[in-house]
Amino acid sequence: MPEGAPDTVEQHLDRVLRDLEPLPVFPQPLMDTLGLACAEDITAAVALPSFDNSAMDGYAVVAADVASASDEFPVHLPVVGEIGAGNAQLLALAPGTAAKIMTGAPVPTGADAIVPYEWTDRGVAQVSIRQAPQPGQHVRPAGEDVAIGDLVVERGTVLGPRHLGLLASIGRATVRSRPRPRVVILSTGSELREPGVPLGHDSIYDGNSFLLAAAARRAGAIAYRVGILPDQPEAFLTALDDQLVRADVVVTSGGVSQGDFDVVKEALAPKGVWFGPVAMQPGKPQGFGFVGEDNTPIFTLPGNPVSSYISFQLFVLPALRKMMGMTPWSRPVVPARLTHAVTSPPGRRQYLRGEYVVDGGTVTVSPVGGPGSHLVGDLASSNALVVIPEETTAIPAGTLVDVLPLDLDY
Ligand SMILES: Nc1nc2c(c(=O)[nH]1)N[C@H]1C(S)=C(S)[C@@H](COP(=O)(O)OP(=O)(O)OC[C@H]3O[C@@H](n4cnc5c(N)ncnc54)[C@H](O)[C@@H]3O)O[C@H]1N2
Ligand code: MOO
Repeated sequence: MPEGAPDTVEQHLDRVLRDLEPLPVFPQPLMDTLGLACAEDITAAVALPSFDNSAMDGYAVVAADVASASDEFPVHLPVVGEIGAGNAQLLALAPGTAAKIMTGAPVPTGADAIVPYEWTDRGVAQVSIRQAPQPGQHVRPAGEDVAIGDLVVERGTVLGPRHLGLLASIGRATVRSRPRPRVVILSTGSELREPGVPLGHDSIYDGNSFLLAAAARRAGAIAYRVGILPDQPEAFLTALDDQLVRADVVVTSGGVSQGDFDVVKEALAPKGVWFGPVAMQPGKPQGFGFVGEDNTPIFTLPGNPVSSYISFQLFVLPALRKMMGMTPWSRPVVPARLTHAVTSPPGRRQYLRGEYVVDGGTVTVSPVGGPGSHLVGDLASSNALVVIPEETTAIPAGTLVDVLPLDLDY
């Protein structure tokens, strides 16, 4: 069947994103939210510190009682008790007395300074103090860091280790966020073998399912890499059906172009999945639709490894980010100066592999390898894609071009 006019990258991205909804928000255990977008404004229910506490191991005192202390004329005070962190029975201190106190322990009412052990004889019944603290010295006041009601994490923040530390510190065990999408990855191709087994004369290793599963995981999703499927539509549909129960998204590789064994297209076109060309290279043959009872989105990516990876970056990644409530959905394009001239065939937006270098104020990109969509060695040596517009056929060295850096966190 003749193919229609190709869609633009933007048209296909719109097809993918328009009916995809963010996953529903629910409270998740704190550690599970690392790297997820917080879906609520979080205010502190607990102040930090939550009570006045000691910054030093030493003695809680009334500063005025020891103001005259010096090496020559130490001040002696009776020690009336000991206050440990998590073991504080002494709640108030009378003037003219001292209490041993440990770092983090609550400062008793009446005391207003801490004398570190180093300024004393570490006495047990009575202490000799050789140096005077200022009023308030070595006391960490309640609310100094965070007050009750402070907005500590804003909705939309992508949670990192420091946010999790703070949220735990204010007593949050869960955070409302969108879950990681579960992405099932299916590789099709009778030529494929699992790494680790011997190859035949006409077989190759299945690199794509690892490439795609790793990219999905890097995007914050949960990736299920399903074994290799042969070029048989029935077997493909059975495997797909088995997997749908654990999929928020399905990604397939291979079997979508014009071949005699294009299994994915053959199996899914009758089910209403869209297949067609997109004016890009690599990645021309694309497919997208919804399958199964739950209308699970399915991306059918081309089998050439570079095509698969670039298709993931351009279409699957924004979809996963939308589902996770993360913005921006698509990787931002940045300008960089091209170090070598490049050429490109007209009619398709070309994504060349490149090495992107930021050196002080200078940002350059050098082409890595050729345009072939089978060049996985070059793909692994690159860290960016150089975007060459559809109608541009040659770009001289030194031109500012659009670049998609690949190793950013988004
Ligand atoms: N007559 C035409 N032939 C082709 C066209 C076309 O328009 N007319 N388009 C070409 C383009 S562009 C691409 S891209 C590929 C896409 O083909 P498929 O998606 O059907 O992929 P396959 O044929 O299954 O495989 C293509 C290539 O990639 C290798 N491959 C597949 N799966 C994996 C994997 N999991 N790991 C590593 N390598 C994989 C496969 O062995 C093939 O070499 O079609 C062109 N043909
Ligand atoms: O579009 Mo294919 O992905 O050019 O090799």
